[in-house]
Amino acid sequence: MSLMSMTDHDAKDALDLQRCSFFFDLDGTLAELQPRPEQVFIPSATLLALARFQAEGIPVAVVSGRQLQDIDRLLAPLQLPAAGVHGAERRHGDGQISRLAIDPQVFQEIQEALIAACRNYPGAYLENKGMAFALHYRQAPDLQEPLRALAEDFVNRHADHLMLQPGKCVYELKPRGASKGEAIKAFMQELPFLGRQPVFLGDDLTDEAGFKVVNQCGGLSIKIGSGETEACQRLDSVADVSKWLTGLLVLLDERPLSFSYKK
Ligand SMILES: O=P(O)(O)OC[C@H]1O[C@H](O[C@H]2O[C@H](CO)[C@@H](O)[C@H](O)[C@H]2O)[C@H](O)[C@@H](O)[C@@H]1O
Repeated sequence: MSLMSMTDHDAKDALDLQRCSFFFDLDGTLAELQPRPEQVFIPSATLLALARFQAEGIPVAVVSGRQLQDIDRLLAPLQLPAAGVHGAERRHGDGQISRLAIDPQVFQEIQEALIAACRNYPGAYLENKGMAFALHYRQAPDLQEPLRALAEDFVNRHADHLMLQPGKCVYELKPRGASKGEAIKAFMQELPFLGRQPVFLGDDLTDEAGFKVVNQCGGLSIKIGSGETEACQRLDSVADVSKWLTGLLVLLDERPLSFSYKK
């Protein structure tokens, strides 16, 4: 782990944009955390930078715990390759979507049981992602321990289908096999990501699997904020991510023009 802090100048000096592909976590990286998931937004400077990357043919993907439809809503009108639900669903570079196979009946039963169990915890917020569930306690910190116990109980009883994914003020029940590391690895085997140096920015425990994969590929892993991490570099905040991206755009603008005017 490196505690080195990186300025936008250092970052752009270190990267050859024409050889990189970029992977971004969403909450806590592209967007500030908010009291509730539906209050989140991505700053316009960040959206503009991502759109510019896409327009320049620099591969960019979002790798999030959110569902693809939610990622698309937050980036609209931009639509990027993306992994949702911690890698359980993925829109590839060619637009095709693949999902981990789940048993809808099992998930329906789990959903009904979770809704019933959450009635005992009025301050908790149950986010239903169809193939995964998030038990949020940001509005009720006292519920951390009871919700951890509840999540562990469900995961233990449905170990063939679910895995526990702790996060920031949340315990998530994600489909077994869902991993941001596996999602990034899969992107790296496909165009337009194939053969490029991966760069991954993330802030939370779910991102650590991605950092490991990116490190193994000789890429650049960047942790946002404090805390133990496998990432090799660090930025302090979501605002710094936005500034870092804007700094990279300067590199694009400095690139020599590849065409000439007719005389
Ligand atoms: O992988 P990410 O893109 O970072 O998504 C992780 C989870 O983010 C959301 O929850 C977190 O952000 C909320 C809004 O800022 C916050 O209120 C909550 O406490 C955080 O845990 C989202 O709701 C989850 O579905 C994502 O898995």
